[in-house]
Amino acid sequence: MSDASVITVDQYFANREGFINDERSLRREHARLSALSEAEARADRVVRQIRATEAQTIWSAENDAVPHPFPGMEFLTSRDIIVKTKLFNILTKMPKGALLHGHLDAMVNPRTLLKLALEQPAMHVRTPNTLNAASIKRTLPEFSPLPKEEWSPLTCLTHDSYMPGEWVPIQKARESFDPNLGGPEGFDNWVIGCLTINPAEAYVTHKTTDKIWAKFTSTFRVASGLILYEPIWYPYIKEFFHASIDDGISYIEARINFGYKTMCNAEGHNIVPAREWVREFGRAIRDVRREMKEKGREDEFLGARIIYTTIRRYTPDEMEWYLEECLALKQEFPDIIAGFDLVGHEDSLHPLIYYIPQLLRFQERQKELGIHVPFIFHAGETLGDGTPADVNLYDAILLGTKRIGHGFSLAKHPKLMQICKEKRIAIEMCPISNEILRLTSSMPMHPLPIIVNHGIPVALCSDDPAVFGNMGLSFDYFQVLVSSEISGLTTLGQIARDSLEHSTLEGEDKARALAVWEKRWQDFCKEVVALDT
Ligand SMILES: O=c1[nH]cnc2c1ncn2[C@@H]1O[C@H](CO)[C@@H](O)[C@H]1O
Repeated sequence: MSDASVITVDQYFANREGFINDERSLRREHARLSALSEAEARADRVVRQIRATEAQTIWSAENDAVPHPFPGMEFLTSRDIIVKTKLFNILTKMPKGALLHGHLDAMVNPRTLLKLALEQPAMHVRTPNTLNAASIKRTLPEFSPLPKEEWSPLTCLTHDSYMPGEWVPIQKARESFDPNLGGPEGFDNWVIGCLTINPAEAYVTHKTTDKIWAKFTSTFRVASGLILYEPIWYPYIKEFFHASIDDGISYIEARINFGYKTMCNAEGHNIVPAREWVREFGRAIRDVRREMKEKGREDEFLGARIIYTTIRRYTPDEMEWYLEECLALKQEFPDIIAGFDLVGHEDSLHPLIYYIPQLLRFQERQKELGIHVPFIFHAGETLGDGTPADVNLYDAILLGTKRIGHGFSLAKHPKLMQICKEKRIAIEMCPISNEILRLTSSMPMHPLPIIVNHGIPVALCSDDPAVFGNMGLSFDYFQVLVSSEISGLTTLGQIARDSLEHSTLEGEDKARALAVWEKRWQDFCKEVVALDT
């Protein structure tokens, strides 16, 4: 045995504290811990206290509806419990900073989307087979606005006389929906079920990543027929902004899928090109900013941008077309186009390496044109270890990605972790999305604490909240807060600050966004402290 000098118990504890603190100092919020305002320090303690209490009173208690509750458990099973907690209620008021990873076609509450569609006389619906009690569970509606001359005289989707493939006006289809299938309410529930993932699907019938992705992609097919229609597009985007503002989000970088190339105009003709989609997005930004200003709340919404996306399914030649379109949009709307990304199931579609010549050419073209469109790539949204989806992380970084979407498998890569930390490549982590899409069974198994403990910047994101039910960012913040003993309100504050810090905002715009957020943050901490007195 070595001749280690004997130390006292006090010395041991001092060493121990230093040792733990030394490792914790890697975390992004560490520097602030010694400089917290009084309100921040107290709010952090209040939140820890409430979390500890609710861990006992709520998450360890017998619950008839949920047999074995625990903090950070499956979101779809525990959502009803979460919304009743004091902790969640607090988080709904937290200023969240930026939402940096959300797919526009899954950002609005599906009931609100359906309501918008029911107001449109041109909107029609059809099914590929007859609907009955046996078939309704596996039948997807297809929606489309039709030109007036093609409006259908049919009135019922569920009548014996209905021939699969025939269009029926949506409002009529709803009113006349078979009472045996629930009547109009049954119609709503059927459509909503096709736009969302329910707990039985996520946790029983579609429990693998491949099966749940099949269900997941079907929700986008259904939604696209409703959203890609000019009279819906604009109010849809406004609704997204307003709901985000209500949840404390003050700036947004939304991913829009331009794969479809055109949407339907008011007359029901599918001819509206991407530049009009972007123009309308810009109009929604301006209008919501004006509305907020009129209410004296202009600091609560600083704007939004678009990350141009298309699906990683196309041939390299087709991809070149989309890359060129992205550059043209950037030239026309320099303040709105924020970056470029490829979306879709990484495990089954093309990896980044498939498009290297096109992606490099894209960068060269930017030099020629004197513009900058950063890559903001999805990468590593997988359970794979060395699979093409996992290896996407290397290509994303080599191609100079500004942030990484998901980066679920990043924790397996020591070198890449180091690079993300040094180069401040923020990870847009989407914990609830990852859990529902079956990359993790619950929050305690999610890699987010690994990334946070290494001091890599994280932006917390909701990904596709209309499909998952995690509207806003409060749910994702909640799941992170209850599944760590290290993380507290101060950690969440750092994540919110980092979302603005790693956005594509620059210069004065970024400084203003951070300053406004900081003020709101201090006010919020005071509100939390007031709960305790
Ligand atoms: O988490 C995700 N990873 C990759 N692709 C996604 C994710 N969420 C949505 N999409 C994809 O984005 C398109 C809609 O804008 C859809 O095609 C959907 O598959």
